[in-house]
Amino acid sequence: MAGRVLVASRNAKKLRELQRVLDAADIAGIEPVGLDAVPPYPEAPETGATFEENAAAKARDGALATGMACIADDSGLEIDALNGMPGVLSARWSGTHGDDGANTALVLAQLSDVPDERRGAAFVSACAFAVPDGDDVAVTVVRGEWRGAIARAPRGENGFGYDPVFVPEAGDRTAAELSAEEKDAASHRGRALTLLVPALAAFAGS
Ligand SMILES: O=P(O)(O)OP(=O)(O)OP(=O)(O)OC[C@H]1O[C@@H](n2cnc3c(O)ncnc32)[C@H](O)[C@@H]1O
Ligand SMILES: [Mg+2]
Repeated sequence: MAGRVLVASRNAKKLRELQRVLDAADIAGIEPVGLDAVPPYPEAPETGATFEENAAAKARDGALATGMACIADDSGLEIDALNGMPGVLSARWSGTHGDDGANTALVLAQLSDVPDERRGAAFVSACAFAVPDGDDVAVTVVRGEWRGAIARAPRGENGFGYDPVFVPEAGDRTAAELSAEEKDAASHRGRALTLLVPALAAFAGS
């Protein structure tokens, strides 16, 4: 039975991006709703080794607790010169969850001696879609990536997280200097959600 789909993120700016891309995809029969529209439920800590594991766990928790279909994103920044870190630790890299300024400053400090040609990085988003199925939940997980490089200093006011220090390939502007539409068209999250559209459309048509 299609209808309301829970979008399970506690990050207001990420949630806005997820809603924006879902709205743009305009999948008939799907109405995204946020966590504030449902009673609180226990959420497992994000301790998985991969984005995919964490995204699937978040979506599964939401679907099991509410009986609604549920979308979740787990995402982060993989920096080549840091062997793929901060990775799944991106939200709390500086020690304080969600402190974007401190997380970004720490990454810049860690790369202070790294020359331009070795500042490559990728944003990664795993998006999971969980649909209740009897006592169980069927989960689809997809992954989107966005290659770029880490700037020497933050620039731009848009976006969130590490956007001010991430320069997507094929451009000079940071992700925080892109418009919302430009970011969605190229971003890891935009790509991942595009890969989820068939599963969402199948659900909407069911
Ligand atoms: O788990 P939820 O509740 O969705 O919110 P969160 O902020 O904790 O989200 P994650 O666990 O997926 O951690 C992702 C972190 O990676 C960074 N990040 C992810 N996507 C990003 C983007 O598009 N631009 C900039 N930084 C991003 C940012 O620091 C996020 O806090
Ligand atoms: Mg999180």
